[in-house]
Order: sequence, then structure tokens, then C-alpha cells
Amino acid sequence: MLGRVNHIAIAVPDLSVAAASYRDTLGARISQPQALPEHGVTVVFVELDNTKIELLEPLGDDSPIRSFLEKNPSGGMHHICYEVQDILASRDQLSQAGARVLGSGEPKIGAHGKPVLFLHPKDFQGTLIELEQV
Ligand SMILES: CC[C@@H](C(=O)O)C(=O)SCCNC(=O)CCNC(=O)[C@H](O)C(C)(C)COP(=O)(O)OP(=O)(O)OC[C@H]1O[C@@H](n2cnc3c(N)ncnc32)[C@H](O)[C@@H]1OP(=O)(O)O
Ligand SMILES: [Co+2]
Repeated sequence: MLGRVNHIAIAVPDLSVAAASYRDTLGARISQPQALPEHGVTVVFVELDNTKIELLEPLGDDSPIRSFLEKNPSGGMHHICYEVQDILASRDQLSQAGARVLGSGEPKIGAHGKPVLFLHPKDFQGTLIELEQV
């Protein structure tokens, strides 16, 4: 089912500080900030040769990363995103296997304009998984 790693996400308390750290200290190429109110986050992508790092800052009171940042105030690795060919087939296969698909279970459009879904971290070795259809 799984294809390439599309991105690894890091939740951060201050996006401008984190972006400057990747740009100025690590010398990485970074994207402009993108506010995604429907996901409750603002994102910056760090572009690497083999994948991307997604820096996430909470947006709005109901941000899904707010509780994570309360537990990890200086930030931390938040999720890993795998590419899949058919997100609805993957969702149905995973649900049948007992994995919890988060939210309504219907894909939302993610930061790359493609459908995404999330799987509960307690079902996958304590790691929140995002699936993105490519
Ligand atoms: C930019 C758009 C998109 C993209 O295209 O890339 C994105 O990436 S959006 C990214 C943000 N969106 C999401 O994360 C959506 C899915 N997430 C959720 O639905 C929730 O965050 C959650 C995973 C259900 C957790 O919700 P929360 O309110 O934090 O619940 P709890 O605090 O009660 O946590 C329950 C339990 O799970 C542990 N946990 C929470 N988050 C993570 C995590 N990221 N990685 C590992 N474990 C996590 C948490 O510690 C609790 O454990 P216990 O304390 O042992 O009970
Ligand atoms: Co993501």
C-alpha cells in the first residue's frame, strides 16, 4: 500500500523561528508560509533532495496540534506522510484491519492540493500517519 515518504512533519511553537533555523543555520531551501485554516495549521516546507520536512504552527483555537505542543512546548516530530495510489481503497483496507481513521473518515485536501487522511498514532507504534494520494 505504501509508496514514498512524502514528508515528515515537525510541530513548532513559532514558525518564523523554525523556518529561519532551517534556512539560515542549516542552509535549507524553504517555501513561503501557507495558512490552512481547514487543517488548523500554518505550514512551511523545507525542500530536500529525497523528501520534505513540514514545519507546522497552530492556527486557530481548535488546532489539532495544540495539545501536542502543550505536551512538547519546544516542538517535536508530529507525523510521517506516506504516499498511496488510491486513498479510499487504503482507507477501507485499513479500517477493515481495525486501524482508526481520524476525523470524518473522508479525505480532506492537504497542503499539496491532494487528498489526505490521518491514522491514529496508538495504532501505529505511537506515530501519527498521514496518507496522501499521489
Ligand atoms: C497541512 C495539511 C496536512 C498536510 O497536507 O500535510 C497536515 O499535515 S495537517 C497536520 C495537523 N493535522 C492533524 O494532525 C490531524 C490529525 N490529528 C488528530 O486528529 C489529532 O491530533 C490526534 C492525533 C487525534 C490527537 O489529538 P489530541 O487532541 O492531541 O488528543 P490527545 O492529546 O488526547 O492524544 C491522544 C494520545 O495520542 C498521543 N498523540 C497525540 N498526537 C500525537 C502525535 N502527533 N504523535 C504521537 N502520539 C500522539 C497523545 O500523547 C495521547 O497519548 P496518551 O497521553 O498516551 O494518551
Ligand atoms: Co502533513
